[in-house]
Amino acid sequence: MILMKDIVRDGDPVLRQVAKPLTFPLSDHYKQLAEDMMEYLVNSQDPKIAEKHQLRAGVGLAAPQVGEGVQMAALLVPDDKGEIIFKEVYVNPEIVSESVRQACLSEGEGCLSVDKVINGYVPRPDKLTIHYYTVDGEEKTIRLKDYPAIVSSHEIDHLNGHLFYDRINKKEPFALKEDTVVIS
Ligand SMILES: O=CN(O)CCNC(=O)c1cccc(Cl)c1Cl
Ligand code: NI
Repeated sequence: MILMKDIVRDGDPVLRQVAKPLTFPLSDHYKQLAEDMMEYLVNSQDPKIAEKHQLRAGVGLAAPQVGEGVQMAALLVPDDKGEIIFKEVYVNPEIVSESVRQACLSEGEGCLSVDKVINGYVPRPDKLTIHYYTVDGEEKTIRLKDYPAIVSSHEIDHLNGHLFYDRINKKEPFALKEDTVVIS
């Protein structure tokens, strides 16, 4: 199982590289990696398991965060009642279109690879169209909005060498364009 000791922290070059696309069929190594990443998210959202193994909670995890510079990310997004509203592993995801309108989380963002708390709004597209492959090589194109779109953007950023604080306005961390959707 993936533990916090396996999470690569800011400063490691792998977090600032463009991750390599995967080819199909996926090797057993990358099929196992997908399972392990999703298992981390499930474990980290279970209070007992998270406490036992001192896991920081995550709603997404990108392969570079465990030192694997490949285009793969797992997402496990719950609603405010803890019901899972989005569960997927993206392989070679691409944002094919995005809304001009921006959205951000009212609480800001955190990242397992960034040990410090960095306050500020993280403006992201409110709506995204994502083209990706499943672990089994099935091609998909989906449209997302709100929280699942925010998390998808955070993870796809990881695959392109970006971290959430890159998007925070340095001068005015809580400044927003006036039509930005603030998600609580
Ligand atoms: O890349 C994934 N992580 O670093 C896992 C820890 N962070 C989160 O789960 C998280 C927290 C807040 C907002 C977003 Cl969008 C995300 Cl993704
Ligand atoms: Ni992150």
